[in-house]
Amino acid sequence: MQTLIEISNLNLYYSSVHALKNVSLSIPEKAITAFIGPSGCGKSTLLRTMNRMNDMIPGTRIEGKLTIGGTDIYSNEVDVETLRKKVGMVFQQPNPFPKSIYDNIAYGPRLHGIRNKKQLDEIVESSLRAAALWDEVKDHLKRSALSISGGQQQRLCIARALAVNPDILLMDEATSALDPISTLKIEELTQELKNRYTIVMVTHNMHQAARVSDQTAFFLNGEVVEHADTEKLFSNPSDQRTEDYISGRFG
Ligand SMILES: Nc1ncnc2c1ncn2[C@@H]1O[C@H](COP(=O)(O)OP(=O)(O)OP(=O)(O)O)[C@@H](O)[C@H]1O
Repeated sequence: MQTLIEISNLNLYYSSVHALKNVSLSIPEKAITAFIGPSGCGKSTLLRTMNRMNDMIPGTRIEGKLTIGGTDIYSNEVDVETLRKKVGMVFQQPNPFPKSIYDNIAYGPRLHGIRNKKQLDEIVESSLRAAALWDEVKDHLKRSALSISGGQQQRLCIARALAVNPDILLMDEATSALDPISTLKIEELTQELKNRYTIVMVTHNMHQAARVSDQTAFFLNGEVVEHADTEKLFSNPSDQRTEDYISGRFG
């Protein structure tokens, strides 16, 4: 597998909190990488460094290097808006805009200058299809996005991210607020999406990481303790701390 995201000696501070400590990690393209570890160990922080969401938090300082496709995303030449278009994100709580289903998906493409109705219709349909939501909503695209179920809203948020043609999809505990059936749908969806996108997901649920990811990184106190193929990490971890965590001894 080819590396898409290369993280080298990354340190991140929230004022005096040293949240990421010398993290180095290579993330392969068109595969799913899961971040696991106890609460507060830095999983979401590392995820947010990949589309510079941490820039918005005052007092944040970052050292080290993070490249995507060879480009240092913290260099001065990088346009953060373009970066966020290429690196989409889905959060724990579905957060559709209080607009119609159609307008949620068309929002990003419109922002990037697409005005042609036929072209927008095509993007809306292909994005909803890619997020396995089209059949459920195609007859009421004008209905408010807030009127569909939480699981459908989360797939809508995935469709919204896909509508601007990203390379990477970041998922920050994207199923933890959903019921088991909606969770399963999104897990199945990720297996489709990884053929076209690179997915990095934070999950509290070790079983989910074991079920859906190709590689897993185990975090503890701001450090990456172990990063390996998911099968290897869960069946034969190299580090005693990984073994203790996956066998439920702490966390
Ligand atoms: N905006 C912030 N300001 C200050 N400190 C923060 C901020 N966000 C996170 N932290 C701190 O950084 C550390 C890492 O937090 P982070 O949210 O990345 O961990 P996490 O592994 O994703 O946890 P969880 O699983 O609970 O979401 C924690 O000590 C946390 O308190």
